[in-house]
Parts: sequence; C-alpha cells; structure tokens
Amino acid sequence: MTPSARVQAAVELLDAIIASARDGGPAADTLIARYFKERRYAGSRDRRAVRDHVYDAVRRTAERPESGRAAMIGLARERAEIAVLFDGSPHGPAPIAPEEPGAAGGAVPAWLAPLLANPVEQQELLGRAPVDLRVNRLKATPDKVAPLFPDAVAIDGLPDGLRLSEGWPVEQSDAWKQGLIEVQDAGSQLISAACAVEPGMTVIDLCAGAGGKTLALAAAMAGEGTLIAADTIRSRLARLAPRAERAGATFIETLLLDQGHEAGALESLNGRADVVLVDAPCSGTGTWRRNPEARWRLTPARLDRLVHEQARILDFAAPLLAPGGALIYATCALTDREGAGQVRGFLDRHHGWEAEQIRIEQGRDHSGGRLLTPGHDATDGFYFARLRRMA
Ligand SMILES: C[S@@+](CC[C@H](N)C(=O)[O-])C[C@H]1O[C@@H](n2cnc3c(N)ncnc32)[C@H](O)[C@@H]1O
Repeated sequence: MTPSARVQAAVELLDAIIASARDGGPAADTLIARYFKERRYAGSRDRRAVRDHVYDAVRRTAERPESGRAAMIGLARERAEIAVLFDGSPHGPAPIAPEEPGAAGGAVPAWLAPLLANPVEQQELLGRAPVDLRVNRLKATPDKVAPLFPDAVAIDGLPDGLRLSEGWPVEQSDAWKQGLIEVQDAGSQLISAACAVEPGMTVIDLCAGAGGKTLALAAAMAGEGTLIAADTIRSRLARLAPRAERAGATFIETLLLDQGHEAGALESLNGRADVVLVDAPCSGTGTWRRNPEARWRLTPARLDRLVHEQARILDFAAPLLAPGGALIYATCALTDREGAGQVRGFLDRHHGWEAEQIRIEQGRDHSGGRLLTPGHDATDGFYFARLRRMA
C-alpha cells in the first residue's frame, strides 16, 4: 500500500468505527481485525501504519465526528506529514479543499467534561497504556516470573505486579500459556487487593464478566473457600472457564443471572458472603487509554441508564453480605454520578452500613472511596469504595 492508500484505508475504517459507535456495534479493534481479514494484500507494516492513523485520529477527537474523512482531516490539520498524503493519487484520499471541515480536537466531550470528578486530569485520559501483568500465586511467584520478562519493572504497591511497555505480545509467551501470569491493569489489581479476601471466605464477584478480577480473588484465596462469579451475559461468563483452567483456579463456581430477576437466583446466598465485589457496568471513562472511541458511544441517556442500573445492582447485592461483611463497589468510570454519588445513595437507602477507609497508598481519597486516575497513578481510572455491613 502507498502511504496515501494507508490514509484512505484509515478514512474507511473510521467511517465504520463512527457508525458502530452510533449504533452500538462492535469495538474499533474488532472492526480493524475484520477489515484486514478481507484485505490480505495489506502487509504487517501497512496494518500497523493504518492502525496508528486510526487511533491517532480517534484519540484527538472528543466528539463523534461527521465522517472518517473529517476525522482524518482534523488530524491532518495538526500534522503536515499526514496532510501531504491527501494527494488525489490512485487509492489515496482526494485533496483537502480549503474550506473543508475537519473534526475539532479535544479530550473529553463537552457535555461530559463537567461531570468528571474534580481531581481527574482530563488531558491524561487518552495517553498510551502500558501492559501490566499479575503473577498468578496459584502457580508461580514474582521471583520465578520476573527473570522471564527482563524488561519488566515493578509496580508500586503491588508485589505481584509487573509492568511492560505498550504492545508487548504477552499472550504469545510460555508464561502466559502456562497460567503463570495474567494481563491485568494495575488499577484492577488494586481493586482486587482492596477486597482483602482470605482463604476460606465466601466471596461473590457479582459482575464478573470474563473473570479478570475473579482470578485475582482466586489467587488471594489460595484456592480455598467459596468463590462465585456471577454475570448476566452468558458469553462473558463462558470465557472465564478456560481462563480459570489455565490459572489453576478450578474452585470458582459460575452463576448466570437473569437481568431484572437477579435476586431470585441469589436468594440462597443471602447473609452468607464475607465479601461481595460489584465491579459495575459503567461509562468506562477510566479506560479511554485502551478504548478511546468509547467516548463516541456515550450519550447522556446512556449515562442515565447506567446510573440507574448501578444503583439497582447495589441494592440486590446488599442482602448477600453476612453481618460484618464488606461490599466493594468499583467502577472504571470517573463521573461522580457513577462513583461517589452511588455510594452516597447507597448509604442513604441502606441503614446499618458504613464506608470504610481503604488502606492502599495509590490513588486519592474521594468522597468516601478512593480515586485512581491515569494522570495521578498511571493506572486505568477507577473509583472504588468499601462498604461494611455493621454487625
Ligand atoms: C465492568 S464489567 C466487569 C469486568 C470484570 N469484573 C473484570 O474484572 O474483567 C461489568 C459487568 O457487569 C455485567 N452486568 C451488567 N448488568 C448486570 C447485572 N444486573 N447483574 C450482574 N452483572 C451485570 C456486565 O455483563 C459486565 O460483564
């Protein structure tokens, strides 16, 4: 592919990503993989260059653009080496007309910026994310794993954490294939640590997804006790089984919940859990480093729906706790409505509960919980709180 043809390919991909963001379709990574599957003539350097163009354009554009071409023209207006590739050559993009609009630059959509928690460094939400590993204590120790990754550096506050540079192909390593390590952002690892689970406990990961945090909880429990991973989406829970197998965490039980009827399926667990983790579905504002087009998907109406669902999940989680047990509420969103506001609402609705101090050094105290941000902590952004059911 010529350099101009790569820009045109980025324009076409951006059109698909914009439509998918508008219509709730697949993520950008999936669309890029599909695009190249149908274009076998593109070599690995072409693919990398097109992908870089696409993500550079997505990162610099806060609001969903009119078109892929507008998104790329916005980038070209900042980068002369891209602008010259709009040259009208075969397979390349047509020259940019003098008045032709380009997408405006920015980090956070205008409607959303005032809703982010005050300490959040908004410009830093779109930086490059490193690859963080968690050593799986069920199969390995940091001493055994660290020499396998000589470039890795330690992560403050996480004895089992190791950090590699962006794009490291961890899943091709023997250590990953053997289940000695998991790829897990340091923020997620800190949330699992804040759960403070111990061997022998009864623990419920209520929004387990494919089990990223469940596996960290399993390792902290040393494989002893009861660990239940629940979710409403069958395909997500199904992805946990092979991961648990690889990690040697076969004591995990899964529970598929019926959306809107969760309390019935959970009834037999009422009053039994020492720890319940609610890693709630959210706007994902803390993960834009990895999914920058997520900000093109979010709308005020979708945010309202998420806030309502988070409160509902907290309400059916509460009865599961034994007296003295802890409900950990976590969200990779950085809006106060999804974080501090949910905790305040929960404490207003439920008596006999208190927000506990979280004893980790990373992050900042924020309205009864803890805030992690890419700018302050070099992790994905999270808000989390520990709510104790008083004995
Ligand atoms: C932020 S993701 C969880 C990520 C996961 N804990 C991890 O560490 O990889 C939120 C999850 O909540 C699930 N979810 C949404 N509504 C739910 C509900 N009413 N009850 C349980 N899970 C729900 C979603 O399917 C999604 O998998």
